[in-house]
Amino acid sequence: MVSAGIVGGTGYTGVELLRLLASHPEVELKVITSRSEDGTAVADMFPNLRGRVDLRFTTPDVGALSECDVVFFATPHGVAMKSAGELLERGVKVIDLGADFRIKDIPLWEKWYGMEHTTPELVAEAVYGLPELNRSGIRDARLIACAGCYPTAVSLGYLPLLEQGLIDLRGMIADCKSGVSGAGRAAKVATLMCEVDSSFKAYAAPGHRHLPEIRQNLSRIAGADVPVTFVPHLIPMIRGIHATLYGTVADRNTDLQALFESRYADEPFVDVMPAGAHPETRSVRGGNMCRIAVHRPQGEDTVVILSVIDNLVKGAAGQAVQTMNIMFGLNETAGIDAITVLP
Ligand SMILES: NC(=O)C1=CN([C@@H]2O[C@H](COP(=O)(O)OP(=O)(O)OC[C@H]3O[C@@H](n4cnc5c(N)ncnc54)[C@H](OP(=O)(O)O)[C@@H]3O)[C@@H](O)[C@H]2O)C=CC1
Ligand SMILES: CC(=O)N[C@@H](CCC(=O)OP(=O)(O)O)C(=O)O
Repeated sequence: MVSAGIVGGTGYTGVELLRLLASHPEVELKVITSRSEDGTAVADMFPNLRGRVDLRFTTPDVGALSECDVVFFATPHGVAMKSAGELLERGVKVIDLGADFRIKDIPLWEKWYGMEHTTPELVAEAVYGLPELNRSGIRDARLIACAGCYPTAVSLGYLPLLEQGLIDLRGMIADCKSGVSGAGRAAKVATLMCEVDSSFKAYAAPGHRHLPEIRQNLSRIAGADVPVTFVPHLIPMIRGIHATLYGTVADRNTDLQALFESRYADEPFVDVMPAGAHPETRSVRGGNMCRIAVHRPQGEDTVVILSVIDNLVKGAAGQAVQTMNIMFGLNETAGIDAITVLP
């Protein structure tokens, strides 16, 4: 059994980790932290875990966390970088769901995240946690920087075209929509029901923190700089990301459907839908699947890729469990292969 700790067990990604790990056949939950709920029984706060998780929240303590084989940080950026080093020294593997170790260019990270990075040496060591891009690196890693939610949907959508050099690197546009849980559980006026319901808006159009991460991923796959445009939108639903990705294909004769199907044939968590399909966010709700459809409207040279994920699962907790499974040599789908709820 792999013993696991979670720092930030009361947030939306933390409780999603709890849900997945509580029924994982190879994991024993050992420590779950919350500073605000210290001493509260987990099952009292989250009744869906009654009878499944018999632990209380405790304040984060490196000593207690170092008794675990792996520690997940489901915390705001700036938290994991403070204690990851000490845990690694004590032989604990670390999986950060936040952004502390994702961007290799430290000044760029500091610019977008508005703080000084205290452990740049760990950024150099960290392996980016997107298995479809990086499975062999994850296998040998001690420290994982889980991919962000939007970057997951966008990178998986563009990946087959970039790998084959089939898309013009100029003019790529990622038009993305996210459910409100993407903003986390902390109270904010902008995410109140009265502010969000029956409305729809773009945000951060001039630049969002996921832009440098998306650009880093796409450039790595392409082997050249990819100056993508990324515009996120907030949509009145709780979970889900829908990415509509545009680009220009160089060769109109390539069978894009066959390309996507063959690239993802062996990937357990990417489902290429039949030609002409329109994946819905509800088809991935609560699950670790990314569903993709590829279109070339009217047979012209514009390609439109539709990519949907659950931001809290494939975009966060499920992806973190998938990387843990790979790191510990477990079945990659263990604990994250349940069929989702519809409707
Ligand atoms: N929501 C999403 O869709 C996604 C989120 N992420 C990333 O995952 C991380 C967590 O997100 P989310 O679950 O939404 O966040 P929430 O705001 O919902 O939860 C944050 C959690 O972290 C704890 N926490 C906050 N500050 C500290 C601290 N200084 N030390 C220790 N614990 C702390 C909080 O508990 P307490 O204050 O009681 O200690 C709480 O449990 C973030 O980095 C986010 O960017 C990644 C992908 C998707
Ligand atoms: C709707 C909403 O607010 N979404 C968040 C998504 C970021 C996120 O969830 O964090 P990661 O960087 O760790 O993936 C945002 O736009 O900031």
